[in-house]
Amino acid sequence: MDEYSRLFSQPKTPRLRQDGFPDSTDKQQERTSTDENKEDNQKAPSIVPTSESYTTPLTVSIPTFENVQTLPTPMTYTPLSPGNLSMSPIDQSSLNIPKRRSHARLLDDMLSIAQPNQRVVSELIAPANLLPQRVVSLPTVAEETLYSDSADDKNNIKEAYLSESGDYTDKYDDETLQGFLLDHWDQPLLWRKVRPIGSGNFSNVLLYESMDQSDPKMAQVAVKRLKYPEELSHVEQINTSLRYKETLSRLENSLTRELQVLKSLNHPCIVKLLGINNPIFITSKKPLHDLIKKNPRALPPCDMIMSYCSAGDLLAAVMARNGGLEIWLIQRIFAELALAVKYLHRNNIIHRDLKLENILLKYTFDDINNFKDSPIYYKQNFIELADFGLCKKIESDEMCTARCGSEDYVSPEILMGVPYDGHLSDTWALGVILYSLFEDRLPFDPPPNASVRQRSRATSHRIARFDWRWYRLSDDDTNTGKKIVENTLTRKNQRWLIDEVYDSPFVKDIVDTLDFA
Ligand SMILES: Nc1ncnc2c1ncn2[C@@H]1O[C@H](COP(=O)(O)OP(=O)(O)OP(=O)(O)O)[C@@H](O)[C@H]1O
Repeated sequence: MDEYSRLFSQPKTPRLRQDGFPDSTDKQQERTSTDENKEDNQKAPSIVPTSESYTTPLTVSIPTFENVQTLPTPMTYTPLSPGNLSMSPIDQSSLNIPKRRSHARLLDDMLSIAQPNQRVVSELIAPANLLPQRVVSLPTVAEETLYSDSADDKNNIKEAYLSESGDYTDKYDDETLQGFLLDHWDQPLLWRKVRPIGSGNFSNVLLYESMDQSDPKMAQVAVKRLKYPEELSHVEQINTSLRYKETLSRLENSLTRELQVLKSLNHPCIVKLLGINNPIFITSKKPLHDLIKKNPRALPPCDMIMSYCSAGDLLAAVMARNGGLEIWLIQRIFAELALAVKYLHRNNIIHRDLKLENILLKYTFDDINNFKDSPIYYKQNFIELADFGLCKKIESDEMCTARCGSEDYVSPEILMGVPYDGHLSDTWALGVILYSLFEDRLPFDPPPNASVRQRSRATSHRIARFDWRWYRLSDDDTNTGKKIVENTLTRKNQRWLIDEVYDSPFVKDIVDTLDFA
C-alpha cells in the first residue's frame, strides 16, 4: 500500500454531538459551580512539591476526585461510523475531547519514524503501538458562529460562478484543484496535488503546487480538506432525519467559524487562509445548506487553501529527533507562540486547541540552527499556529461553555464542567506545551517509574489535582521558562494571562530581538 492509500485508509473519526453546559438554574450546574468556588477558596499549595511531602492539592477540598464515577472524565471512544453513534457509551453531555497523538501515529506510519527497536526516551515519544484510542469532540452548536456580513464578498462573486455554484466539482478532479484567492472570486487558479502531509480528526491535509502563477507565496500550499461525516454522504436516504439536520448544522457552524476567524487574521506566526475551492464556503452564512439545496445528492469538497509549513508540526519534529531540544530553540519557538496567542487574545479570539500538533514549523531544526548567525534569524518567523476548528470570537469578559480541547492540554476548569475563561484555558495549554518541550513528556502523563496504581489513573485525575512536577529540570534550575510553567499550570485565579507570559524574561528577551514582532 502506498503512503497516500495508507493515510486515507486510517479510520475516519466522526464528529460527535456535543451539548453545551446545563442551564444555570440546573442543579448540576449549581453543584459544580459550588465545587469550583470551593476550589478557588483553597489556599494555594506549593506548585512544585517535593516527593516526600507531596499531597495532591485537591484531595482535601474535593475528595470525590478519588472517585472515578464522579469526575466528568473524558470518555474513550472507539471510532464508529456516525450512524452508530447512538451505540457509543458516551453520555451526550459528557466531555469529549480529541485523544492525544492520533496524528503523530499517522505521521509515524507515513514517514516510518517508528522503527521496531526505536528507543523510547519519554512519555511524549511513545511508540505508535502504545497509543491509546482516540476521543473526539465538536464545539457545541450553542455557540454562535462569527460571520462577517461583508456585502463586498457577495458582490464580488461573478454571476458566472454564482450560476455554477453548488457544482464546482466539475472543475475539480483528484489531481487538480481549482481555487480562488480570498476576495478574488473572479480569477480561478489551478494547483496540482503533490502528496498528503497530515491528517486530523476533522480533515486531511495535502500539499499542492501552483500550475499557473509565479507568486512564491502561492507556489506551494497546504490544502485542508474537510472530512464529511458518513451520514452526510447519503443525503437522499436520510435528509429529513433529525440526526442528519443536527450533524449538518453542527458541521456548518464549526466550518464557518473557522473560516471567518481565519479570514480575519493577519499575523506572521499564524497560518494564513489564502483561498478556497468554492467561494460559497466563505460568502454564505449557511454554505452547506445552500450547497445541498442546489445539489441534494452530495456535498462538494471543502478545500481550504492555506500557507504551507514545510517542516511539519512540532510534535512530529520533536519525536523525529527523540526530544532533547536545546533551551535557546525552545525559547525561540515559545516566544513566537506567545506572540501569536497575544495577537489572538488582543483580538478577542481564543484558540482552545493549543497543542504541539498545531504548531507548524516553516523550517527544520537544522535550518533554524544554521540561520543563527544570519540576519534571517531575526527577520523570519519559524512557526505558524494552525487549526482554528475550535476557536471562538468572544466578548472580552465572556465565559465559555463548550467543553472542548485535547485531552492532555485541557484545563481543570473545563474538566470540572463549569463555565470557563477561554484566555486562561489557552494559557494553561501554553504551560503544557512549554513543560513538554522542557521535559520531553506531557505533564499529566503517569510519572516516570509510576506504580501500576498510578498508571491506571486517568490523565484527567492528575489534571484536576494539578498533579505535575519537574523531572529533567531540577528544582533549583534557573531557567526562566520554568516560571511560566509554574504560573500557568496552576489554579485559574492565580494563573497568568498571556500578557504576563509575554512580559516574562523568557519570552520578552527573545521578542525584543525579532524584527517581525
Ligand atoms: N499549513 C500546513 N502546513 C503543513 N502541514 C499542515 C498544515 N496544516 C495542517 N498540517 C498538518 O496536518 C495536521 C492536521 O491539521 P489540522 O490540525 O489543521 O487538522 P484537524 O482535522 O483540524 O486536526 P484536529 O484533529 O487536531 O482537530 C497537522 O497536525 C499538521 O501536521
